[in-house]
Amino acid sequence: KQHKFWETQPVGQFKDVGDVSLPEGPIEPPTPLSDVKQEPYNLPSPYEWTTCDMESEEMCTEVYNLLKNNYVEDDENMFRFNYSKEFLRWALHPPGYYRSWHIGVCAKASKKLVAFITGVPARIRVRNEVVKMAEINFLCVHKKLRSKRLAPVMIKEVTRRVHLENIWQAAYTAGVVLPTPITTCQYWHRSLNPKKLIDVGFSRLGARMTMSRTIKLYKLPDSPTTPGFRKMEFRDVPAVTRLLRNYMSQFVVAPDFDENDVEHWLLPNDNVVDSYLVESPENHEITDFCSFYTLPSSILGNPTYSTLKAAYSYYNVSTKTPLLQLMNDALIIAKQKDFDVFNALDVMQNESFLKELKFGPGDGQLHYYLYNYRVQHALKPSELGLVLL
Ligand SMILES: CCCCCCCCCCCCCC(=O)CSCCNC(=O)CCNC(=O)[C@H](O)C(C)(C)COP(=O)(O)OP(=O)(O)OC[C@H]1O[C@@H](n2cnc3c(N)ncnc32)[C@H](O)[C@@H]1OP(=O)(O)O
Ligand SMILES: CCOC(=O)c1cnc2ccc(OC)cc2c1SCCC#N
Repeated sequence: KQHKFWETQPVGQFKDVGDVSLPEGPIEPPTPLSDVKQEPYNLPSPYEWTTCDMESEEMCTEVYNLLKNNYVEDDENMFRFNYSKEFLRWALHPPGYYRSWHIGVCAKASKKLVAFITGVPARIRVRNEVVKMAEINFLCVHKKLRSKRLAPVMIKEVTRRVHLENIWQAAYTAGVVLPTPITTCQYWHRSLNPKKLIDVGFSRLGARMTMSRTIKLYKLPDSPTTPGFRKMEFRDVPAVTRLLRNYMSQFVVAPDFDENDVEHWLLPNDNVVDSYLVESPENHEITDFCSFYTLPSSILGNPTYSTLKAAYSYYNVSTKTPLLQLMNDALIIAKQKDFDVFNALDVMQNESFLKELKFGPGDGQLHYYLYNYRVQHALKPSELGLVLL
């Protein structure tokens, strides 16, 4: 397969896979800032760049609608991600964010937003190196402007703006295979509302199974079972940061979260992210943590249902409570909050609970990528400690 754009980029190339003479680490050295292209890349004449201020209700709504109508769909076009406006503001405003990395493309005539790409700064550890990176996400070209090679221009432009901030690496995921994944993960789904998932055609009644038998199969207790299980609060940030940093050190690639990052990414935020912890009733020590984010999807072409309410496993830490029990409590909370499905990737130690908690494997894969950073051998999903939104 010819990758006319990606073959020009400092990423692991397919031809280099297995070449042990190539060292792990940056592929190209940083450029002197004076040599970084000062002006934006050229767009086709009907279009112009715009910087999207997500704090502006009007601009945030434009971005929301572009993604709602043109962002990622599954292979059977059953679902399309429908990130909420509050989710987008959360995802794009972490500590130290750059507004200039929230890049839109507008049609000059209509002023309509027709494309979008974003970056946010993150410190990512790869083995023992903590690297300043940009996490790239929300790449979207309007359906009517596809296959015009707009994406490479947008990628080059966000790269240029990241370089201007003296950052030379990036992390991103995609459902498509590009040069070259550092690992490939599988989605798993745990039905919470099996009747709805069957009605929309995602799930099918098992052989010799009735609907009532299926509902009973996925039934969960009304409340969490672990003593000391409670919602995370601001006062827990230092303890959760310690717990998380310790636990994440076991993975080859993981975010290097400090207290400011934990406060932003993991404090409960209505309809965006939920986080719970276990505070030991004896000595009030915080021993475990679990979290999931809210990402609804539009259900395409279904007369009865318009939206799928999906929870996505985020960061979980188990030191005293078995991970199986901790995640079962997360499922119970998600069901209480009326989610239809709880999704998880087979990253970190997730494989240890997926089958036992009645997750089923999805047919979609998620490939993880680093830009301008070579990883010697592809990782196993269980070596990956990074969840991108
Ligand atoms: C140091 C800082 C560095 C920062 C930058 C790091 C890198 C960040 C990279 C971005 C990370 C984003 C992560 C992210 O957002 C999460 S993955 C979600 C991507 N978005 C969607 O799937 C939404 C629906 N699809 C679309 O909007 C379009 O199909 C898109 C815009 C995807 C492509 O628009 P199009 O009209 O369909 O296609 P052309 O314009 O004609 O361009 C074709 C070229 O684009 C390559 N392509 C296709 N899909 C891609 C994808 N998902 N990543 C990267 N490259 C992708 C493709 O291989 C080909 O190149 P090749 O000829 O070499 O094969
Ligand atoms: C019911 C299980 O499937 C999903 O939750 C779902 C929802 N919306 C999507 C939108 C775009 C999409 O494009 C790949 C997939 C989905 C999926 S399956 C993969 C995500 C997970 N877990």
